[in-house]
Amino acid sequence: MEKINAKILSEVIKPRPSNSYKSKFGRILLIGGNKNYGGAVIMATQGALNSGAGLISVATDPFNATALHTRNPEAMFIDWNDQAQLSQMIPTMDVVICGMGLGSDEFAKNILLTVRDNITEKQTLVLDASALDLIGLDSNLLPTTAKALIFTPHQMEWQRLSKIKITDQTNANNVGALNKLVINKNAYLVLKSNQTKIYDQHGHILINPLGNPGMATGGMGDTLAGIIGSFCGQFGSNLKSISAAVYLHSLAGDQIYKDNYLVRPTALSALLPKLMQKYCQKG
Ligand SMILES: NC(=O)C1=CN([C@@H]2O[C@H](COP(=O)(O)OP(=O)(O)OC[C@H]3O[C@@H](n4cnc5c(N)ncnc54)[C@H](OP(=O)(O)O)[C@@H]3O)[C@@H](O)[C@H]2O)[C@@H](O)CC1
Ligand SMILES: Nc1ncnc2c1ncn2[C@@H]1O[C@H](COP(=O)(O)OP(=O)(O)O)[C@@H](O)[C@H]1O
Ligand SMILES: [Mg+2]
Repeated sequence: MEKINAKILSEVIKPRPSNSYKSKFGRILLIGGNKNYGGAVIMATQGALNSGAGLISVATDPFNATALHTRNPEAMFIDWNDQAQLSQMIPTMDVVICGMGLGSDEFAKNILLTVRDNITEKQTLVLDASALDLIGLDSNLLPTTAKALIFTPHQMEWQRLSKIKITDQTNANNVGALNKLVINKNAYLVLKSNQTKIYDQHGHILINPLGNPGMATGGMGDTLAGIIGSFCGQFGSNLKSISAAVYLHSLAGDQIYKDNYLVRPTALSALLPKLMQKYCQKG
């Protein structure tokens, strides 16, 4: 097991060539936010946007459209009731991030089915929050065709999905469960806690030494899901990009925590562009 350090940021975050344009940095689709949990998908959008995603679309309940655009006018809105539009869009994306505030009702299940049935081997899929719980209840909802699959549970979500009790979530058990969940695929597990670990299917494990209790605030994981998707869209869907995203998220959290009792997810997102410029590989 390897401890992540700041070097990973300069290895992963690349300076942008002068002839860059937006679609070079990932077409990202976020799916989530029912009437009660709109904030979850908005915070994930902020994480993705502030960590450099080139083009962002958000499929959510129309109830959230005004709030989404008030906070992030850069993002495009899709009414998630329009399943035909959603089905059409998914295969045109680089990354789909699904689950933040999705909820657990029949409608949420149908959204996940639409994702499962339209994702292709060209998209990276990040699954968070409610999406993980729904798959835990019905494994048929798990998409099998994605280019890469990234699971981002907290410990209880991982318990529900893997059926491994929190006290039994050892490295060996977690790698075993990841391989049982997804066979012969490019799958990753980001198991979030005060010491988040990132696993691949081959038993490589990275541990994040940063982070703080000020980050125990609703929306902190939603923000991370956005950053992970954004990094995959820009820097590739692999263990290193995912781990750099986890590290950057905690680095920003630690910077705020130095002189603040708590870390608001929205404040963390606001710090990301400066930190990325500071650590980006120069020359
Ligand atoms: N602003 C918004 O719209 C927001 C909306 N959100 C949306 O809400 C939905 C539900 O997601 P959720 O994470 O809030 O609830 P759930 O999955 O039931 O987990 C809590 C249970 O797990 C337990 N637990 C044990 N270990 C743990 C650990 N390390 N980290 C965390 N929990 C741990 C914990 O233990 P206990 O409190 O009982 O001690 C409790 O029993 C989902 O769609 C999400 O996206 C949120 O993103 C917040 C902002
Ligand atoms: N005590 C802590 N130390 C370090 N990181 C923490 C701590 N508490 C929470 N975090 C981080 O905050 C995030 C919480 O994720 P999650 O529980 O999914 O939040 P939410 O669903 O409310 O957005 C994870 O990235 C986790 O590592
Ligand atoms: Mg969460």
